[in-house]
Parts: sequence; C-alpha cells; structure tokens
Amino acid sequence: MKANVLIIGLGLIGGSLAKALQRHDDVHVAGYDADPLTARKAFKMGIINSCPPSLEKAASEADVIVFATPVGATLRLMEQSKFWDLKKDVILTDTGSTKAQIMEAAGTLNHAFIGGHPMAGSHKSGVEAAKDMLFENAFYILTPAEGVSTDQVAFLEELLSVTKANIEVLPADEHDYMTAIVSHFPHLIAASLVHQLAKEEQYPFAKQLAAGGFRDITRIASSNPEMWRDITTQNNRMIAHQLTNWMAEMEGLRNLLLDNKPESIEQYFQQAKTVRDELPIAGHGALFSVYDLYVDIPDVPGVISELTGYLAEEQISIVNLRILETREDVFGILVISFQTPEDRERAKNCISKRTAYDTYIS
Ligand SMILES: NC(=O)c1ccc[n+]([C@@H]2O[C@H](COP(=O)([O-])OP(=O)(O)OC[C@H]3O[C@@H](n4cnc5c(N)ncnc54)[C@H](O)[C@@H]3O)[C@@H](O)[C@H]2O)c1
Ligand SMILES: O=C(O)C(=O)C[C@]1(C(=O)O)C=C[C@@H](O)C=C1
Repeated sequence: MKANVLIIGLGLIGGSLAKALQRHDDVHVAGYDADPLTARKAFKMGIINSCPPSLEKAASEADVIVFATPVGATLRLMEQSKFWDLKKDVILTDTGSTKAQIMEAAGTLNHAFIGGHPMAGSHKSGVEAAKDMLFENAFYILTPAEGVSTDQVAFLEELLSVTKANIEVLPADEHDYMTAIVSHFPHLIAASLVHQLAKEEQYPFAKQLAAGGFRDITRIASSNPEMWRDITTQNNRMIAHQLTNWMAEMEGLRNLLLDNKPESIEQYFQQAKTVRDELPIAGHGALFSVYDLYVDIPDVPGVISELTGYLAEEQISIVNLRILETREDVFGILVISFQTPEDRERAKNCISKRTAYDTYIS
C-alpha cells in the first residue's frame, strides 16, 4: 500500500508503531515530537523516514495522522488540527488509552477520525524503549467516529496489519469500561500499594524486603505519571466505579480475615487462582486469546526442545508453552499455545506425523 503517515509523539507507542510501519514497502513515515531532540533521535535510529520541522506542513501532506501523545495532549492537538490545511480524505487516528473523551472531540472535527488503542505497552516510556514487535498478538482496538466509511476503516486496518496485532472494533464507552477493569484501576492499586510501603515508619527495613511479589504487582507504578494523570482524569467515572466495587470486595476480605477460617481463606485464594489461570494468555495485551494444543509427553529430558524444533522446522510460531502440574481432567501435560486455529491444526499434524505423542484439543 502507498501512504504518507505522520506520527505525532515519538515515545514508546509512537516509536513502536513507526518501527512496525517500516515493514510496508511504500509507506513514508514522518515523525513529529514536541521535543525536537526526540524526533532527531527517532530519525537517526531509522524509526522514521523524515522529521519535518513544521507540524502544520507535515500534517497537510499526510494521508494518515496518528496522535501518539498523552491523551490530554491529544485532545489539544485535535482541537489545533481544525486549523490545519489537511487533505480532504485524510484519516486521523490516535493510540490513547482512553476513548470516550477522544471520540467526543472527534465528533467536532471535519475529517475522518478512527480512535485507536493498542492494548500493549510497558512501564517504560520514550523512543529508546520502542520495539517493532510491541503490538504483535495484542488486541488493537479501533473506535470509528460516526460517518467514517468501512473503506476508511479497512484502509487503516491494512496499514496497521504490519503490527501483527488483532484488530477489533468496539464502542468507545465499552472500551473505557473494560480498560478501567483490566488496566486503569489496577494502575491505581499498584500506586497505592507503593504509597502504603512509603508510609511505613515503624520498620523502614520493609522496603529492603520488597521482593518478587511486591515488585511484580507494583511494576506498573513506575510508568509515566503524566500519561497516567491524563488517563485517570479522562476515565475517572469508570475508574471510580471499579473503586466502589473494590471497596466492597475489601470489606468482604476484612470479614474473612477477622473470621480467620482457614477453609474460607483457602477457598478465596483458590477461586482467584482458577480465574487467573484461565485468563487468555497475556502475551502482550490483557484481552488476547490463543489456541491451545495439549501434548501428552513422557517425563524425559529434551522432549520440549524436540517438539519445538519440529514446529520451528515447519515454520509454525508458538505464542506460549506451559506444563500442567496435574493430569486430572486433561489428557496432555504440555500445553502449546498458537495465535490461530490454523497454526494449531498444522502443529497437531506435525507432532502426530513426527512423534508418537498423543495430541488433544480441549
Ligand atoms: N505506555 C503504554 O503502555 C501505552 C500502551 C498503549 C497506549 N498508550 C497510549 O499511547 C500514548 C503515548 O504513550 P507513550 O507510552 O508512547 O508515551 P511516551 O511518554 O513514551 O511518549 C509520548 C511522546 O509524546 C510527546 N509529546 C507530548 N506532548 C506532545 C505534543 N503536544 N506534541 C507532540 N509531541 C508530544 C512526548 O515528547 C513523548 O515523546 C498515550 O496516549 C498512552 O495513553 C500507552
Ligand atoms: O504492561 C504495562 O506496563 C502496561 O501498563 C500496559 C498497558 C496495560 O495496562 O496493560 C498500559 C496502558 C495501556 O493503555 C495499555 C497497556
């Protein structure tokens, strides 16, 4: 496909998208950042093909404009874009973690706007953290504004296909409700746990003891505060709704603690483990589904590398591997996950052809 793309904001997400777009033969990626040093760095790193000094001029030459800025800045840029001399059929899109306010603003624009949100990221920010494979296998949500044609959505989908993300169209309010559950509210919990540790005065040594568990659950508290300020203020109602649910959950948990019945406490953890273990594999995004193949393998060294070697020879990509600790109710012990049902079918045939191991689809 042929297109001039302008990415505004060349941090983790804009930089990663620019890198992925380099996979197209005929797509020119221009990059702009409020920080000129970032734009020059992105150009030197080969992430973008040009770094025009004038935002307005670059915008007027673009077929697609991507706002990859914190969502507060995106709203301001969308407002400014009303004064840009844009091509009539330009497509505007964004990468923001919130969608409702962005789509409300999109309704005031005179050009096609398709909201976007790749459900993948990191606590790291900046162009140095950009990765061309960041969005692979993650969901990439699109929220087309009213009046946007299916051809325009299809064009954007084709442009984004090189990210290898799973593109899904969703209404903005549903997007914001669900991301409040799986992304925005958990961010507040992570930050609050860190605050609770910071306030500990009786035993300051507790900070030194913070090991795997605390670090795992609070990793995201190290993210860019400006980005999370904007996400939180734009989606505050949905997040507050989750907080209300959480407080009720905590009240129940307090009663569980005060009752101190071992069976009830174990059951609470068991139920959480069951739900957590059954979540679609979180390859990159939280809303990501995979296709599992169960393989009954003997307990001898080298079996896993043998199997993955056969799959590699037949160019079948694996998304995840795990070993089940129980054989109850499942036939296999090694679970290999694939991105598509077709890959799983090819893998099943490959393993059946080249080994004596039984394979099952649950
Ligand atoms: N970080 C994540 O995990 C993640 C995941 C998915 C989506 N998002 C969303 O993508 C967007 C970008 O996030 P990021 O992680 O890349 O942030 P980032 O901090 O890594 O990069 C943002 C970039 O935008 C630039 N910028 C800020 N205001 C600007 C302006 N007015 N004009 C031009 N450039 C400006 C900054 O200089 C910076 O280079 C945000 O809206 C965020 O909500 C983030
Ligand atoms: O992995 C992380 O560090 C993230 O916080 C990524 C994460 C998320 O909450 O899952 C953060 C914000 C996004 O909009 C999408 C993805």
